[in-house]
Amino acid sequence: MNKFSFTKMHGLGNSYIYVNMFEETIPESLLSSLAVKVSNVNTGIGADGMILICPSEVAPVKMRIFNSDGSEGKNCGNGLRCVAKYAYEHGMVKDRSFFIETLSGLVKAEVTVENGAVTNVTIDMGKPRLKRSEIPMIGLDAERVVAEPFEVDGKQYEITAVSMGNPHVIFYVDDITTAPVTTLGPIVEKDERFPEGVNVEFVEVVNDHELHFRVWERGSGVTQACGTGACAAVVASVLNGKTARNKETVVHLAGGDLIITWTDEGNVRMTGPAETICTGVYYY
Ligand SMILES: N[C@@H](CCC[C@H](N)C(=O)O)C(=O)O
Repeated sequence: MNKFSFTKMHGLGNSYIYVNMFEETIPESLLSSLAVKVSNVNTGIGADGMILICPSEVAPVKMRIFNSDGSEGKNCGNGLRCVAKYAYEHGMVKDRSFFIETLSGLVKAEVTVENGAVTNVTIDMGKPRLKRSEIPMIGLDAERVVAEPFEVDGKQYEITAVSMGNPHVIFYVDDITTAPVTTLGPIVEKDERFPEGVNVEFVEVVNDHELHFRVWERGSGVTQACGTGACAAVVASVLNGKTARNKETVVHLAGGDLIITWTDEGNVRMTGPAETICTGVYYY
């Protein structure tokens, strides 16, 4: 029987099984099916997916993220904060500020340390990608997808689409408690206008620096939080004139709050917690 050691961590309830690939060897061909297996709450460990902490040629560590359906994502905001915590606490980095490689590029992490443990992490997520082709989305000629009419099953909606290295679509709602997360979410996730699928976010604007947020994640369904999604929601809200640019915005997710700023320089900064749940050995 094969096995690997793991650490289960979460950022605002968005939990993943983290595997240190500096120490473990898992064949590439098994990664997708293992992500499905470990994520299963009945027959596995239970999580929103699996994250690999890998060697990198351009940074101290590289993150790879697999959703609970086995698909590989290119970025994960909550995962980045947990990877930063793991890397710092395991002595993989010495400085409190360091780069992490993702499949969508390099990001910079800054950890806050209390009594030797990382409590909070700020990630400079880089610049949002706003061109339709960068989302990617098929549709109108307009270069950006901002407040664009979008029909689903004969019903008219308005969407804004943002890539944070992975695709997001934002729907504004009047009341977050009745947002159609589990009904509209899975339909839009697989809508053919998004050739790579899409993470679907519902946002209620509280004021110019505060949002309520719920998500249907591509490849994982409802999760307690989505870091890249919260960043996309803040960018979308600035583009729609609902929140202010270069101002800290509090995003209230099901699992807690993130503080996000789309700076005048163009980068998106996200601050929030990262926590370790347990460690163990998984047999397969
Ligand atoms: N939970 C994540 C995003 C994970 C990947 C996403 N489901 C995708 O397929 O793009 C986050 O915190 O950003």
